[in-house]
Amino acid sequence: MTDMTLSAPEPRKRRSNWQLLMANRLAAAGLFLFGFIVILAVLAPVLPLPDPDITDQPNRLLPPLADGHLLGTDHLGRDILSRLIWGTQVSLIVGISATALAAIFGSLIGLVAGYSRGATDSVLMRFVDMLMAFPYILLAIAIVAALGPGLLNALYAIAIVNIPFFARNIRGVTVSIRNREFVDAARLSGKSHPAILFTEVLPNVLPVIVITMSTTVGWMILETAGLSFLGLGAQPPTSDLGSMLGQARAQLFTAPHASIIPGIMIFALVMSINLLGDGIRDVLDPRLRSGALDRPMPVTKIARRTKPAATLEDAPALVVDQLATGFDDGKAITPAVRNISFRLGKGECLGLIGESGSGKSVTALSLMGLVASPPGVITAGGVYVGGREVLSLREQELIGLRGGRVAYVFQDPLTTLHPLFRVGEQIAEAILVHESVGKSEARSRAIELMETVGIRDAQSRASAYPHELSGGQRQRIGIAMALANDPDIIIADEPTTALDVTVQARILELLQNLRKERGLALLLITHDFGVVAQVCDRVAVMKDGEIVEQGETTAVLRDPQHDYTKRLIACVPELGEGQAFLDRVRTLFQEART
Ligand SMILES: Nc1ncnc2c1ncn2[C@@H]1O[C@H](COP(=O)(O)OP(=O)(O)OP(=O)(O)O)[C@@H](O)[C@H]1O
Repeated sequence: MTDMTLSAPEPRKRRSNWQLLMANRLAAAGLFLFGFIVILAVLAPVLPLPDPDITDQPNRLLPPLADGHLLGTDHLGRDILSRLIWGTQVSLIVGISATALAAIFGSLIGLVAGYSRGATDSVLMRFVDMLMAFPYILLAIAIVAALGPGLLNALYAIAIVNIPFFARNIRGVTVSIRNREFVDAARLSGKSHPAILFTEVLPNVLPVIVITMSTTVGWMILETAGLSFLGLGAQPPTSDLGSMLGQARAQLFTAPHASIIPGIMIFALVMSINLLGDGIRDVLDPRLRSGALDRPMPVTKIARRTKPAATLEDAPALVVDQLATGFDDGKAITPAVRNISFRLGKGECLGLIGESGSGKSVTALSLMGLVASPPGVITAGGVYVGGREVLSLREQELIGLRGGRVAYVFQDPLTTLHPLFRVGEQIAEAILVHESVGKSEARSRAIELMETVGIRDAQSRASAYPHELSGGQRQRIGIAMALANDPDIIIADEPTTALDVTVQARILELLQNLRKERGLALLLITHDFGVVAQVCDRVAVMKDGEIVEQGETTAVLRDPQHDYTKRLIACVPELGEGQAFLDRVRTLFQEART
């Protein structure tokens, strides 16, 4: 585990996109190389270069460093350096123009198809599929053959064969955006379809277009060079890098420099653009920037400025001390929860309550280093299980505690249970991860656990797949898995939110009974004070990432100190209250606003 206690950093300063790009060494190298090549190409008219088209037969195929010809001459005695710089200019103009054309038409097709769906989508996409069904270089050759050889026609051909790439990408993004609430809201406000497409959808799709362009322009330069190499692109006297290569291939063995030099330039140009393109994509894509698409670390990254004491004397089952967790978006660590402290004894239930986004789940996941990292970072505090600070443990030790001494029950078991394995197998696997028992013993213990959590006919239900069970049964399976290794602490994150009230009552009762029978310490996360009142001995109220009030449930219910706690309590209706409940909530919220 990476506890960087000693070198714990100051919160990082926000870095601009430019600084992020420069921090990526490969992208920076790509940018400098590409910039250098572009400057050379742009300055071609003012550089002291000989005319690239003037032939000089007596001086043909001079090697590099020959007098007056730094890179030598070609088979017609033309200066290679001059032709290289002018040729690079042509290749860049054609490659970038083809990219722009493909991006404009491909994105337009993608936007219209993704937004309109139905017949328009089918027709446009089948046309795109047809283009994609041909090997692209053959298609490009066929298009140039039909239009006639020439640089402009090569440009059109390359643009056309790349249209499907943009169209498919942009259609996919548009489909995912077209049903979002802000688009619905624009529709309801009476905006026309073109207006929605260009003012609501396009701005959200634009970063994808830019990213796709930056990653494809290198390919297009290469493809243009390919057509020119075959004699279908640039026609004499104009030449681009591909045609220089094509003309020099006859002297590949007698004068290799004539082909190697344009070859190196094509390589440098395409590599620099690809490196830069990858860097731009990383900077623009928020998920890549925060590292969310990286392989997650097995334990949340820990960067605490001070290391807490390794042990606590006479500690209850769970002690959380001044815990703080944030999210690193690649620019800075944004705190999500801070100063979180509570204690939880054996057989006790602590309710962690707060509105959505107040930091309940982040707190719960931080306890066992389960916040996905990147981007999660634990920046301060300690977590003591049985008096031992667990965030300082070695990675394998902490992983061993998960599901062993500390178990989790999550909100929606359908997302946490594996859809392709039978539930009995999944409970047995939870046992086998921590104990070396035989498979049949694990299976019979799994069935016992299913009986413990009140699943009728456990023997046959063990062979069911998760989708064959009801929501309540699935949650019982989740609880059975949590109990598999006889834990000391169960952290239940909104275990009944996805269930109807009757099933919710039964699951809460089950948790209560298990707690009493097994002496479990239960941390129950919820946003419902009714649940807290029913189940918890003590309650901690969270707001904006901090615990604002904590105490015995009855005392907090009787005399809430914090306004926010009062509002939470007021939101619990009592049977028969009717209009009085609504009036009470309204008054409290008006008070809060003033
Ligand atoms: N991957 C993430 N990247 C950045 N911020 C995050 C991430 N996950 C959570 N957060 C932020 O952390 C804060 C706390 O979120 P958390 O999920 O703990 O809330 P919660 O109280 O459990 O809400 P809910 O009841 O809706 O589950 C929120 O502001 C959320 O935006």
